[in-house]
Amino acid sequence: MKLSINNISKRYNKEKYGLKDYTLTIENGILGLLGPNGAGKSTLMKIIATISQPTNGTIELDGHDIQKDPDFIRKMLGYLPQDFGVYANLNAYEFLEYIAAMKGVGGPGLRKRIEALLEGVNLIESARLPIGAYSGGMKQRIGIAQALLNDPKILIFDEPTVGLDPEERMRFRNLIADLAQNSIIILSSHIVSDIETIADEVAIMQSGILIARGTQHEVIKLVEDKVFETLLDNAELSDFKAKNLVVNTSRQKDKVWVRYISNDAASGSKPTPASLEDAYLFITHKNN
Ligand SMILES: Nc1ncnc2c1ncn2[C@@H]1O[C@H](COP(=O)(O)OP(=O)(O)OP(=O)(O)O)[C@@H](O)[C@H]1O
Repeated sequence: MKLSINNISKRYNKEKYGLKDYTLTIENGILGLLGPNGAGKSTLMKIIATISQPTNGTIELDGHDIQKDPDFIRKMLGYLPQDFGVYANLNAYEFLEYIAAMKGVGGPGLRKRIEALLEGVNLIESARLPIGAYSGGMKQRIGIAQALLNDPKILIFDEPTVGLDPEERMRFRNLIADLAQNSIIILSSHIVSDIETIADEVAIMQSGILIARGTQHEVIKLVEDKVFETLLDNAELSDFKAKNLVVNTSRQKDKVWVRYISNDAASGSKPTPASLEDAYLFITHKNN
């Protein structure tokens, strides 16, 4: 499958753009949308999910214009919105049966499918509790389950890992990894570590604009040979920060260890392998 986003803009009001002339082609696999708060990730996801209209541009799924024919994508869509609301009085079975009815999913296999999904998101033991009694992470997981209910070929998860502990994050990764062979999976986050263990490719956006895109390896390459570590006196730190892009520090008695990105290493520094987080900070800083 191929989803082509062609020169999409979303203008919310006179001076506020959610997206500006955004172009991206997405094929099967897991794409991580990374960007700071307000970058336009939710705006893009809502437009792909056809619950918001762009001001300009088109989106095509395998050549079908999804604004002209929204049902074409809706039929194969699973969507977890950022502000996912649940029905507090329903238990997990009742909630998923309700969503299934809304999506037109039914048949004798439905109960089995719901149980398999509840196993998949590790909620089977709490499935008879009202969702109102769930923790934030459990609500997020029931949200993930409802997005998967109709066996979607396009999956859009807006900040799916919010509230998930490392074990649940791994479970989420495993749950979607198999689907990624035959589906387009798009997930967003502003936290690099949430994406880096999950996504095959990343698209970094800022202020409504796509600023980098590629496999994690390709994006990391943008800062290869630019990441260094050094040990400074505490008193030197603020001056050093003013001149360099410092990505991490840690106090060590009277010294401070500093990880930074620069074209030229300060004396006494040693080069260190770059990470996706380094690349993200470098790219978003450069475009600020
Ligand atoms: N309904 C709206 N009316 C006006 N401006 C909006 C509206 N929705 C979003 N925006 C603005 O559009 C920009 C992009 O917002 P969006 O929610 O898409 O970003 P995001 O990357 O998802 O951010 P976050 O990580 O905080 O969820 C922001 O500046 C936001 O304030």
